[in-house]
Amino acid sequence: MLLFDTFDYWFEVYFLQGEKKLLIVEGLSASYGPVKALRGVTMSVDRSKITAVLGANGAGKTTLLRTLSGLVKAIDGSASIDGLHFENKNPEDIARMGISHVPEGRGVVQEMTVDENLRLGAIWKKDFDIKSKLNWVYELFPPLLPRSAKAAFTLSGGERQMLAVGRALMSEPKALLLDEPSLGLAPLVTAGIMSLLRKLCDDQGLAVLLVEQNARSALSVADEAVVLSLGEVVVSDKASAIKEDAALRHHYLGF
Ligand SMILES: Nc1ncnc2c1ncn2[C@@H]1O[C@H](COP(=O)(O)OP(=O)(O)OP(=O)(O)O)[C@@H](O)[C@H]1O
Repeated sequence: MLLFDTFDYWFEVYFLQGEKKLLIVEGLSASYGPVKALRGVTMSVDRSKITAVLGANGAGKTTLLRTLSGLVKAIDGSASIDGLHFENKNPEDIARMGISHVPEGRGVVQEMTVDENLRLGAIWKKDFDIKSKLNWVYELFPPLLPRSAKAAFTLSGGERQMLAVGRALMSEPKALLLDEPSLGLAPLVTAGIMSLLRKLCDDQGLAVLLVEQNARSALSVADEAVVLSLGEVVVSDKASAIKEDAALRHHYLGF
């Protein structure tokens, strides 16, 4: 009996856990000139899960996302998706490997129409039915459809965030990196977008890496969380465990 228990344990650790892991980051470091913004970050992101990245101003959250999407070069460490290394590849190659980044401030092209912005999300895809993907995004975000021919700058903040997320989903990512999606939005709008992403996690195995300044709300939607301080991982655990750790919350998350 003991033999089988032991076998089950190692099967779980090596096979099932390994299958769940989509993104694996090991010892990742990045700098802006003399400023060391990431110091040996090790973490992982599971398929079908929302993983929050939390920490005070300047902790390195945005730099982590920018390094994972190729906008900032890593000076050390590695990152892989589905077992394929992508550290220091260029942003386009990283996008092709299945990583989509929604930067802080949404990053949509204001003068372009909603439709053009969405098409940009799949610009490098080949042999791709762009029309059916567009229809799918419009079904996910119905407020965008009647505005498809309008310039992005005419949209409300919430609609612009829907456009940014919709554009990122156009490339059929395995992992979606979201930087401060709640910034400047009504809580109800953010909740709507998050519940939609949860459904994509459940239905399609999407993995979401969510950077949030508002740790309380991020912990209420995330499955897992990583807390950064001065570019280092302080803890990574289930979001529920971090929520219950009052000392950790007071010290690093400010609530
Ligand atoms: N473009 C840059 N040039 C120089 N230093 C930078 C630059 N961007 C960020 N930094 C520095 O890198 C460190 C990490 O910043 P980062 O923006 O990644 O943190 P953050 O946790 O996202 O903070 P915030 O929530 O304020 O955006 C900070 O010390 C910051 O001052």
